[in-house]
Amino acid sequence: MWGIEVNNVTKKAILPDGTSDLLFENFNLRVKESEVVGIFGPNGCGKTTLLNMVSGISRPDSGEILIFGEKPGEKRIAYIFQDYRSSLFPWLTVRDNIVFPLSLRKMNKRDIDEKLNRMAENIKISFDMAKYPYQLSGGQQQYISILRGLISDPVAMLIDEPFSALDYSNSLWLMKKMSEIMDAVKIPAILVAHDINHLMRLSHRICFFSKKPTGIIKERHIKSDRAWRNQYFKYNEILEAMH
Ligand SMILES: Nc1ncnc2c1ncn2[C@@H]1O[C@H](COP(=O)(O)OP(=O)(O)OP(=O)(O)O)[C@@H](O)[C@H]1O
Repeated sequence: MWGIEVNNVTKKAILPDGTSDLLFENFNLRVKESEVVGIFGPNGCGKTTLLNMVSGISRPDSGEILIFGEKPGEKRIAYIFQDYRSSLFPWLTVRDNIVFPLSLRKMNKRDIDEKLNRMAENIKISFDMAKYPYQLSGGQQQYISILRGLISDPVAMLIDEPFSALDYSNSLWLMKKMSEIMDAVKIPAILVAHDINHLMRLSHRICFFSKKPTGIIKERHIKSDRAWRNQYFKYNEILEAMH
């Protein structure tokens, strides 16, 4: 079974002047059960719109989207946005930000602690969770918003330009942590980024999108391209040491 299926989707955007803009026409994308698919495409081609449809925030005009065979909204999905600053609560500690979705569901403290401990067994959290977001770097704050998305055991993950508000050094740090997360959680993910290096490092496959109406013009399977990856890691070891 596919983790994420986008089948024959057509979607128009309605513009403020009342006209419409055809974004997708009979568009197809399938993501395997623990595959990370990176998306690279021109501005305004509909990458965010696609993630919104997969998450269930918006609906296609026609066609079908399935998450492990079910409609969006029936399965829990983590959706990470680019602006970590407006997605974290400044008055809550790191811990309370991460477990916020569980508190919303009125889970008791013991169960919350157990869930957090279980997540920490898989994903190493290398900073003090009693701190507040402003005490951490931008990369660490974005990392917290990812952990918050994962605390509810989502079956799939959507990540929209997680690096775009970060400087180079923070991006490198986050890229390394995200790589660890992706290896640990093994759920289907769609990652949108404007830097091909980020996609190369984190994706199993990259889909290159065309201009509107948007289609996939090229695909590249990354994990099999070992030579490129090894060279890339070497280069980044030096840069990471500067962080
Ligand atoms: N706030 C808005 N008002 C009007 N039209 C919008 C708005 N946001 C998006 N659109 C329409 O939807 C299209 C797709 O936007 P979307 O944000 O999905 O693209 P994107 O590929 O994620 O862009 P970017 O690379 O700039 O983030 C735009 O080209 C535009 O036609």
